[in-house]
Formats: sequence, C-alpha cells, structure tokens
Amino acid sequence: MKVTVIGSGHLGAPHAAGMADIGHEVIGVDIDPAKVETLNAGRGWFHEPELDVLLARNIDTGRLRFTTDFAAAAAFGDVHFLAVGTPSGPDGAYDLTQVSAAIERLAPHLERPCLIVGKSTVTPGTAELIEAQARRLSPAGDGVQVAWNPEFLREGTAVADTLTPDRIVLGVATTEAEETLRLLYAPITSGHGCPLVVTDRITAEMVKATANAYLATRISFVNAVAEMCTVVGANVAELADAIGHDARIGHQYLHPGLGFGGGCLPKDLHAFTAQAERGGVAAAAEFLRGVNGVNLHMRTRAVALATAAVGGEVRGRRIALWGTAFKPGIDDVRDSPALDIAVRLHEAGARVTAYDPQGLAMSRRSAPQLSYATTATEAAIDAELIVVGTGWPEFGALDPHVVAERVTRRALLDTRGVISGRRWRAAGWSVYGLGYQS
Ligand SMILES: NC(=O)C1=CN([C@@H]2O[C@H](COP(=O)(O)OP(=O)(O)OC[C@H]3O[C@@H](n4cnc5c(N)ncnc54)[C@H](O)[C@@H]3O)[C@@H](O)[C@H]2O)C=CC1
Ligand SMILES: O=C(O)[C@H]1O[C@H](OP(=O)(O)OP(=O)(O)OC[C@H]2O[C@@H](n3ccc(=O)[nH]c3=O)[C@H](O)[C@@H]2O)[C@H](O)[C@@H](O)[C@@H]1O
Repeated sequence: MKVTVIGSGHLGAPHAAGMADIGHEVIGVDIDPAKVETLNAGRGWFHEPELDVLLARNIDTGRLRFTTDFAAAAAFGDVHFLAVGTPSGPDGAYDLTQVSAAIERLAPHLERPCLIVGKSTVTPGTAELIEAQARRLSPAGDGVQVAWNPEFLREGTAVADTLTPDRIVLGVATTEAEETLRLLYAPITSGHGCPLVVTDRITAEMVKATANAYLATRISFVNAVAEMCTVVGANVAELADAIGHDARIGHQYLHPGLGFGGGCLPKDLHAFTAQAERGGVAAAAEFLRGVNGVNLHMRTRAVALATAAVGGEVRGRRIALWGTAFKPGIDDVRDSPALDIAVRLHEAGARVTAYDPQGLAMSRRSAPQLSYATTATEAAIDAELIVVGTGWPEFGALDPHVVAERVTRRALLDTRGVISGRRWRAAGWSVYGLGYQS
C-alpha cells in the first residue's frame, strides 16, 4: 500500500520506518526541513535504539523517504497517518493546533478518496471533527474518511513496539476503513498473532487515554505505598515483587521511585482529568488528580530528602545529578522528573552539575541554567551529594570507591533504586532512597 505518515517525531519516524519494513511504500512528512534531512540520511533526530538501522534499511530499498512537501504526499498516499504532537493546552486539555494544521496543509491536495488515520493521542471526538475539516477542504469531499488507530509504543523500545505490538486498536466508522486497516496491518497481525481490536472511533480515542492513565495510576499507587513502607520500615521493592506474582496484578509499572515523566503520561493524565472535569464526572476527576498529586509529591520528597542530606540548606552546596532523561535508554527530557528536581535544587541555591549518558544535548537546551559534565565521575567532582535521578544501569555498575575519590562527602540519594545500597554503604557512603532499602 502507499502510505504517508504526517509528523516525523518519536511516534511518526518509527511508524513510518515500521510501515516500510512490513512492505508498504511510505513517505514521512514533517514541517521541519532539518528533521527531514536527518531522517533521509537514515538517522533519527532523537536517540531511539534500533531506529537508525530500520530507517537506513528501508531508505536503501527505496520504500521509505521523508519530505516537507504535503502536495506530493497527498498525491502519493491512499492512507495518511497523523502523528503530529498534541501538547497540553493551558487548562490541561490537548492543544490540537498541530492536528488541524496538518489537515489544513494536507486536505486541499487530496483529490481522490483516501483514509486519514489518526495515531496522535487526542480528545475523544477529534476524529469526527477532523473528518469534517478534511472533507470541507478536500476536492474529494466525502471520499475522505477518518479512522483512529491509537499508538502504544514506548520510547526506548519504539521499534519493537511498532513491529510486534501487544495489540492494534482500530476505531472505524465504516467497514471500508476497517478492511483497509486490516489489510495494512496484516503482516503484523498474521506475523506474530497480535490481537486486533475493532471499535468505534470515540472508544478508540478513549482507549489510549485510559491505558496511559492506568499506567500512571499503577506507578503512583506503588509510590504511595513506598512512602508508607518508609514509615513502617518495610521494603517496597520486595513488596512490589511479592504482589506482582499475583497474576491479577503482575509486575509491570510497579517500579517505585521518582515517578513518571515524559512527553505522554503526565500530559495524557492532565488531559484525561480536564475531560472528566468538563464532563462533570467529579469522582473521576478527583481520582485522577490524586494520581498526579502523588506523582508530584515524589519530586517534592526527593528535593526534601536531598536538602536534609546536605544538612538542611542547599544554598551554595555542590550536588551531582546522575541522569536527566525521563527514563533510561533515551535522550528525551520532556517533563523529566530528574531534571525537574535538579532545577528546583538549583533555584534553591544549590550548584548542580548534571550528567546523562544520552540526554546531555536535550538537557542543555531545556535547562541551560545547570552545569553539565560528560561522565558520571566528572559530575561528582567536589560533590557533597550525588542524586541518581534516572535509572541508567551504568550508575549501578560504578565503583563506590572510585567515585569516593572525587566527592567531598560520601552521600548518595538514589531515587530510582539502581544502586546497591549495601555495596555503597560498605564503601563508607550514606545512602538515601524513597522507600526501598537494598
Ligand atoms: N512519544 C511517544 O512515545 C508516543 C507519542 N504518542 C502521541 O503521538 C503524538 C506525537 O508525539 P511525539 O512523536 O512524541 O511528538 P514529537 O514532538 O516527537 O513529534 C511531532 C512531530 O510533528 C511535527 N509537526 C508539527 N506540526 C506539524 C504539522 N502541521 N505537519 C507535519 N508535521 C508537524 C514536528 O516537527 C515533530 O517532528 C502525540 O499525540 C503523542 O501523545 C503516542 C504514543 C507514543
Ligand atoms: O503515549 C505514549 O507516548 C506512551 O507513554 C508511555 O511510554 P513512555 O512515555 O515512552 O514511557 P514509559 O516507559 O511508560 O515510562 C513513563 C515514565 O514512568 C516511569 N515509570 C515507569 C514504570 C514504572 O514502574 N515506574 C516508573 O516510575 C518511567 O521512569 C518514566 O518516567 C506508555 O508506556 C506507552 O504505552 C505510550 O504509548
């Protein structure tokens, strides 16, 4: 099939490359010529494991290219995926400007019947709205249909999640749209037998919001319990392992720590909360606000613990931050809990030097007020406290004796549970955490 993917970011680039990899002819579209140039050279403009290989392989076969030319994309594709950004608006609801701008650029060039397939995460009802917008702007009129096919990929495993997803959800208004999408995804559904759930468009839009809100809820739940564990002297990591063996509960998304960040979980939770509020569903809104409240509380607790660890006053104290990305394996620092606590400590007067194995360039852009180092041990020079903010495994592998030679005080706050407390304490360190003892 001939497919376009509008928006070539963390979702769009892996999706475009993935669609080419399963045999479709694909044009990826973006408004940013620099991103398009990088992608056409077979490289992602952000760090995503395995993406460059997938891009290069499919560009080489001629099945994949990227462009800024919407007219060329419209003339080429029978299916147009929408993968543009949907950031938080001022009241927490999605700002859908990029979605409607993409339709404005694409639709006037759609001269024959085609299917637009939304993948971005949106307010329920968006599919219907943009179908009306596209039909109004397109010479093909009612020949343009819109379906919703939410995406569940995670950064860091975007390629595997695209090629071997847990499920594919199709929100469709016609059997024609359903058949087109079944055919398009056949190499994946028949290849590794992943379930395909077909529903109406508004349910598909809700499925995505609900999935992220549930993941956020699990994380906040375990973090709330972590604080209770601190009070009674229990070990939350062992507790989470024990409850996770119950098949009804499972182990995933029960890793305690600094809480969730990133470009999606926080903003999707805000949007879901705003939607509950707008719809007058007070109990749902209150519940979701609680999930967010616990998440932000973890950051406040981490700042308080760091402050206590340096004697109650951070002004003028030198603190090393290990990890700035919102999770390990990526360079994305959007709403990163680690970077957030570093900025708060800096604003309170601390001299913070941060290091991240991948996220330095993005961090420098996002938080230029901090100092940065190119290795973990360099960041630790003269530090009175090291704060582990992102759970990169390499931090767990560092030798506490070697790090001890760099610092002025052996104190470490591990907000992600990647350091062996026993090993570091044996090397003379004071080790603090958010509820787990190792
Ligand atoms: N990042 C992720 O892991 C996932 C993201 N999503 C959803 O996917 C959507 C996109 O998110 P990301 O890829 O993370 O954002 P992103 O910011 O990485 O990518 C968005 C891309 O769209 C481009 N763009 C902006 N306006 C455009 C327009 N009018 N026409 C064409 N391109 C345009 C931007 O230049 C950028 O490259 C959001 O709704 C997000 O919630 C869903 C699942 C996973
Ligand atoms: O809508 C999206 O964009 C995506 O959002 C998340 O994916 P992602 O943001 O890549 O990251 P996750 O791996 O889910 O982690 C999110 C945050 O939760 C934190 N987390 C995760 C799991 C856990 O047990 N504990 C925990 O604190 C991570 O450190 C990170 O800050 C969802 O997992 C994807 O299914 C979804 O497609």
